[in-house]
Parts: sequence; C-alpha cells; structure tokens
Amino acid sequence: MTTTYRPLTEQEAIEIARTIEGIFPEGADLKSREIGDGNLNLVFHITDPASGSSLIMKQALPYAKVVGESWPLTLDRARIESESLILQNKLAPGLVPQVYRYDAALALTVMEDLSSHVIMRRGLMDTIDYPLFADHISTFLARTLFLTSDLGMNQQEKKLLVRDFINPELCKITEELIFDDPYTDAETNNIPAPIRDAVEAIWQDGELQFEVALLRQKFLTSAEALLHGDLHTGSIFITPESTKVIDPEFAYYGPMGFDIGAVIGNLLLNFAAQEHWSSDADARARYRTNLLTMIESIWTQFETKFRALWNEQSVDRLASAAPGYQDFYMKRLLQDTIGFAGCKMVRRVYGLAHVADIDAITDETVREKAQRLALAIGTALIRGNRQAETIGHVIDIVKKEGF
Ligand SMILES: Nc1ncnc2c1ncn2[C@@H]1O[C@H](COP(=O)(O)OP(=O)(O)O)[C@@H](O)[C@H]1O
Ligand SMILES: CSC[C@H]1O[C@H](OP(=O)(O)O)[C@H](O)[C@@H]1O
Repeated sequence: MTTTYRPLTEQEAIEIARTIEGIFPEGADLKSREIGDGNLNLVFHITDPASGSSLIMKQALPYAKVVGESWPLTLDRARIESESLILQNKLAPGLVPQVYRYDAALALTVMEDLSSHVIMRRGLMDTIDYPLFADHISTFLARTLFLTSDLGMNQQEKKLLVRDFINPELCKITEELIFDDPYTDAETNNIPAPIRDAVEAIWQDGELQFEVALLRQKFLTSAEALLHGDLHTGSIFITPESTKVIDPEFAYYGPMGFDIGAVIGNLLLNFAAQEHWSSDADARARYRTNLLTMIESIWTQFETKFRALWNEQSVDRLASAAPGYQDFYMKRLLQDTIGFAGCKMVRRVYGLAHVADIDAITDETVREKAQRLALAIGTALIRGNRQAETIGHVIDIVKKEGF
C-alpha cells in the first residue's frame, strides 16, 4: 500500500516509531509529544519511559508554520535535510544526529534523540560556558565545506551534488528575508517601534545596501560548497562536552562564508543581549569576553583545519600549485564570513523571524539597547567586510560599538 502525505498525529507517530528497528523493546508503552518550536516543521518526541529509549520524528508541513497555509513550501526540504545529515555524518562524524529512516511520502525524518543536549541559543541565554564549541564547530565547518568543494572532491561528482541539492524555495526565503526585505519597507518585516529610526536609516544607507547587494550576489551565484544553510544557534544542540548540528533543510551549494558567518553573527546577537542575561556587570564582561574569544577561536581553528585539509587532500592541482592562491582564498573567505555575519544579525533584529536572545528581554529599555547594539555591530560588519585582513577586525568593531 502506498502512503499518501498527511500531517501526523501524536498517535500515528507512535505507530511509525514501532516500525523502527533496534530502538524500542517489543510491546513498549510509547509516549508521543509534538515539541516543534521552530518556524517550519512538526517535531515528535517519542519515548519509552520504562527502558529510557527514545527517538525524534521531524515532519515537514506543506507550508511555513510560522506564517500559515498562505505560505506554501515544498516537502522536498525533508529529503534535503535527511540527505544532508547523512552526508555530514560521513564528513564530520559524531557532529550531527544519526538518521534512522527517511520516508519520502510522509516527508519524515526519523533520527537520534538529542534531548540530553540543550539548544545552544538557550544555553547562551543561561550564560553557560562551552569550552569545546570552537573546536567542534570549526571541525564541522572545515570538513563539510572543504570536502564538498572543488578543492576537496571530484569536480564532476560535485556537479551532481549541486544538482541533488538544488533548493530553490528555501533559498528564496533566505534571499528575501536576509538579503532584501530588511533593506526596504517590506510587509514581512517585524519592526520594534522604539528602533524605527535606526531601521529607516538603514533603508536610506546606499553604501550599506551596495555591500549587501555584493553579498546577495554571492549567495545567488557562488556554488562553492554544500552549506548547512541556516547554521544559527537554534540549529545547534550542545553540552559543555558535545556539539550536534541539526536542521539542515536550507542546505544548498553556496558561498562557504554564509555558514561560518551564521555562527559568528548569532554569537554576536547573544553578545548584544547579555545586558539582560548576565547577572551583573562583572559577569557580563566575563561572558562577553568569552564570546569574543570563542569567535576568534572559531575562525583561527577553522582556518588551520581548512588549510591542513587543502595541503593534505586537495584534488585541485592548480589551486595547490599557484603561489599565493591559498592565502588569497582564505582572506576572501574571511571577508565573506564577516559580511554574512552582519547580514544575519540585521535580519534577526527587525525582519520576519527574530531571536529569543533579544526578544525575551523583559525590560523595554534593555531590549532596545540590545537591538541598537546588534544593529550597530551588524551594519559595521557589513560595511567593513571587504577591508578585513584578520578576524581581529570583528573584535575591533565589537569593542568600538559597545563594550
Ligand atoms: N534530534 C533532535 N533531538 C531532540 N530534539 C530535537 C531534535 N531535532 C529537533 N528537536 C527539537 O525540535 C525543535 C525544532 O527542531 P528544528 O529542526 O529546529 O525545526 P524547524 O526546522 O521547524 O526549525 C528544536 O528546537 C528541538 O527542541
Ligand atoms: C519563514 S522561515 C523564517 C526563518 O525560519 C528558519 O529558521 P528555523 O527553521 O531554524 O526556525 C530560517 O532561519 C528562516 O529564515
């Protein structure tokens, strides 16, 4: 019998969970709860309280949940997500959840339950330290980006991957919500009234918009590597010892700096919000310093690992032989990273989808201060991206804008 698509109920999710081999004991009394808190999909948490076994079922809806049925969205994103997770697990073992099953008809991915971890955005709001994160995420980024690029894999096979990960509808969301709508009076924007003046100044800023247009062009045309495509701190599960990247439904072949910039931009959004989350001025200064050290370390470790892969595993003779090419490439990648980090910050302050780091700030004055700081840092990163020589450029901007 062929299954036809329908959004699952909690009970139907249990029936499917029973058919996944090797997770639950025969006849287990399974519990099911829909826990999706993202913008797009249903997520069922299935548990057997007796054995402690569990799994996650993520199902795509045929529309964007955050907006409703008026915004139809392809179910193919579930295939993109499950195939990306499987590939990422090969390239960066242990840094993503294990996929148990993908069901195309139901647009359903069944995967490892990571409830022992917390969503990193929540962890940062609780001012937890993650000393191994820079090491883990730089490994994830260096390996997934290098090994899916023309530098690190067979260039004909790469073209087939580009084809398999064509993701036009999800890319359109990014093209509009990150690279277009925030720079005009678009209906999708969700502008906090107290910062309207700062937003209108951005709409008048031609130099800024020129830089955004250059970054947007890269997002539209640079098929450098298979990106995660939405690598914010809500897409990372974490503990002080372990990091797991989830939710790659926006995966496509794009510019590498977009993924690295997403991580850095989201850490800086949390930096801007620390006025609220830290318990006092000393704690705030310490946590903010840690965030900046983490950002520096993510880039420097990424660069070291990416260069090592290049020196040891490159498949591109000319890229390895041409004097100065690797240095030129890394500098351009740093500049892209900084520009994309800025774009990621700006959209999360007054675009369609905000971040809890800032929106959950209860005091209106503190929230406005965080919003203005995030905009000041984000726009400065965009403006100066093509002048950056080192990651110190980011740290200098942050210190200048508001420490
Ligand atoms: N593998 C997992 N283990 C445990 N919880 C998960 C897992 N995947 C998703 N979740 C939960 O579901 C939420 C939404 O998942 P996410 O993949 O971000 O969905 P969306 O694509 O709708 O944003 C996460 O914030 C997390 O709470
Ligand atoms: C209309 S989708 C808005 C926004 O939501 C996605 O994030 P997530 O699925 O992780 O909640 C993505 O960032 C989109 O830009």
